Amino acid sequence: MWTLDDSDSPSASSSSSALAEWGVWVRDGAVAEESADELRAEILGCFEAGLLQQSGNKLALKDPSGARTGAALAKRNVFEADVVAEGAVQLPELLNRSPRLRQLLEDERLREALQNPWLKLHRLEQAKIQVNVGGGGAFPCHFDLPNAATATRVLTVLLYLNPAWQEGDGGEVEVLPLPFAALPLAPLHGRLVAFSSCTSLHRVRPFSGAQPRVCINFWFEGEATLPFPQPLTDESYDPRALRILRILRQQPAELRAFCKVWYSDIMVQSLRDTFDPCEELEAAIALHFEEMAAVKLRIAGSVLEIFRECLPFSPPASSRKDEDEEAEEAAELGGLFDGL
Ligand SMILES: O=C(O)CCC(=O)C(=O)O
Ligand SMILES: [Fe+2]
Repeated sequence: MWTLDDSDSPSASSSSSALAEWGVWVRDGAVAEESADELRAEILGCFEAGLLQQSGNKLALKDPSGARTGAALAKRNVFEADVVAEGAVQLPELLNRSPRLRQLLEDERLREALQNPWLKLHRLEQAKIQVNVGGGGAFPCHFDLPNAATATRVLTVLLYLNPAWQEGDGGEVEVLPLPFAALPLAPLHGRLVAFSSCTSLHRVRPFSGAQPRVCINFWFEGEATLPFPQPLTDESYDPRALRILRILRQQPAELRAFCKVWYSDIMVQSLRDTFDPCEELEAAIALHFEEMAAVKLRIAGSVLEIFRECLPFSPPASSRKDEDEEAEEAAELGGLFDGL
């Protein structure tokens, strides 16, 4: 199992420095174990009562005439319910039987704890509960872009509720934090993972555990006064690669386009992992390659050569936490929802 340790993962830093450098932050034990157990039991109760729907994705593709269209494909074995949408609590029937979940959604401490001088979180825009019953249930690589172009979603937060998760079960959320190596994070009980909604490409690896994989997604609206992750300043990195990265990190739409090229193989693999074989899937993969080729034409060949030479970067020195910082942060954020 990939383990987080103090020297080479975003868990080794405060949320603001990890989000600035990696665009990702991990905190274990974000809810007391008892609360995590209760939340899991409530969510599984809702699932058994038939209150969650099969999850799907609308994939962009071209029809045989070449016109752009979309197809809704089901994600095998993954079930969801939106419990907050457009800032308002939904599904009274579901929440009436889930008092812990309701409390968690109404608790403002998560939003407050994740803010920092350059990241203001205005409100919880959307929240979703998710149950993955195994058998290879997965999510393809994606960004958590909001549906409405005017929405100001900035931060995704995931809370995992899986006491029985073991190495070999799969179901890791894999974040691709350019220019660092892929970061597969096990969905451990009480683990919280936060990342930039618009610039962190991620997927869920196929899950085959015996016990369902449970998670809660929170999406926050807000304002990042500096686009994040922010340009890296560590002078030990190759200056040519740093310069390219600075440009990409300052222009989220360009960063997303670049990811189509840089992560093309894993993007295609993740589509095949998630959806059953069908014509629409092949058409979506064909469109991916077409779009990827168009982006590639815009990228100077030297950019890809420099990245191939220098990436992945080893983790920044500043992500290594000293003991004082660690203690202070634990006091601030450990057991974020202990009061439940
Ligand atoms: O289940 C997870 O770990 C993440 C799910 C996800 O990426 C999403 O719902 O957008
Ligand atoms: Fe996502």
